[in-house]
Amino acid sequence: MRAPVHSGRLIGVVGPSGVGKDSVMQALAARHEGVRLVRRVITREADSGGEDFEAVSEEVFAARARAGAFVLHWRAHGLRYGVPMSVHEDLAAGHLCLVNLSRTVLREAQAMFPGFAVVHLTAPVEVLAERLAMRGRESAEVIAARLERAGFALPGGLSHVIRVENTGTVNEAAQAVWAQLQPERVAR
Ligand SMILES: Nc1ncnc2c1ncn2[C@@H]1O[C@H](COP(=O)(O)OP(=O)(O)O)[C@@H](O)[C@H]1O
Ligand SMILES: O=P(O)(O)OC[C@H]1O[C@H](OP(=O)(O)OP(=O)(O)O)[C@H](O)[C@@H]1O
Repeated sequence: MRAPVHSGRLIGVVGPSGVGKDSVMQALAARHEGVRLVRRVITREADSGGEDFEAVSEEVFAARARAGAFVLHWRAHGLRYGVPMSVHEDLAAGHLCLVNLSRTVLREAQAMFPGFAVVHLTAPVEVLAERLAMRGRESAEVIAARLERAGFALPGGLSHVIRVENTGTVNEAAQAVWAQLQPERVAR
């Protein structure tokens, strides 16, 4: 399917669990007008805390996926995640849309969204373990399983990758991301 024409830009934020994807995305949206956070649809309990997402059952998710309600969807950590079609409206309105993605869907996203860029956040695994324990959303067993995925590399063939280490403050990481996005935005 041909993607609609947009004046905005989609940015996929990736990196291991606990690296600070949601925190950095929130900092960027709070500081910069025109930045929108994509609200994902997830088969996770509604009161899990963390990001703002739409909680749905497995059945509802499967029905929506069949009906073509998602631009991208994937499975990870025993959950299903979907990016709703409404992202096209925000892009058409000219917004810079940030979405927390799986590393497994980046090539698909790049093929679908002109100007797509990847923000890859990194941190040493000891830092990830500490942050996940502090976040307190997952059990020790689930945290261990998430840390197993921490070493996964990005796929090849991505045109724009901005890599930032999130080991200082959240605001420092957000600033580093923004600084690297600016020249690319101007150049487009
Ligand atoms: N730069 C940072 N310094 C200290 N704590 C951080 C930093 N970035 C994120 N955190 C904390 O680490 C935990 C995981 O962050 P989160 O944004 O949920 O990561 P992700 O979405 O990548 O799993 C949260 O408790 C968050 O407050
Ligand atoms: O394939 P990967 O690149 O390893 O990513 C797997 C999943 O991890 C993240 O989920 P989620 O936001 O639920 O978890 P997190 O906040 O702990 O990273 C990310 O959004 C993907 O859905």
